[in-house]
Amino acid sequence: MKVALASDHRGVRVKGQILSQLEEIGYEAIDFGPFEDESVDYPDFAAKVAEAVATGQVDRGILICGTGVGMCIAANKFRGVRAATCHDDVTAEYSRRHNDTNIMCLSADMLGDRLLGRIVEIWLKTEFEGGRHQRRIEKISAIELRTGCQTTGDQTHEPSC
Ligand SMILES: O=C(CO)[C@H](O)[C@H](O)[C@H](O)COP(=O)(O)O
Repeated sequence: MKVALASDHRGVRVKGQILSQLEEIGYEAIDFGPFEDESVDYPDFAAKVAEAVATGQVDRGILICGTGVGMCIAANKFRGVRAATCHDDVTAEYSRRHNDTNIMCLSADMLGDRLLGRIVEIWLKTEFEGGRHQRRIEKISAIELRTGCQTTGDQTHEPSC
């Protein structure tokens, strides 16, 4: 599995920790930055990972900011992205089983390192259940078509829907 990672300034350390975890498991990880903890704007980095997922460059993405909320809002503007902020085992597991999430957003400020590691592992290993959940995913895709959501967009100023 190929996984893209990015953060804002609050998540740089945690991003490094998750990058090592992914490499230990044997996944291919692509780090979209930032590489220093100087203040940046989370939508710029959410867009890089969301676009990589939306266009099929990677299978999944992980985004880290202070709360995991801003990243999630921005990533979900891209067609085909199903991003969720996960704070615990249950949200990580069910976002995969029921929502087939392809991006997980995490809080660097509120979660401890061990919990973060466990959430990442659960989210990567849990399969989508399909069935009735597939029908609901298709309804989300239909909404994206109606609202004009795109898979690509200007990464600095104009997200695509
Ligand atoms: O996007 C967020 C909130 O949903 C993140 O927590 C950001 O990391 C945060 O807003 C950044 O704030 P800062 O005061 O500029 O560090």
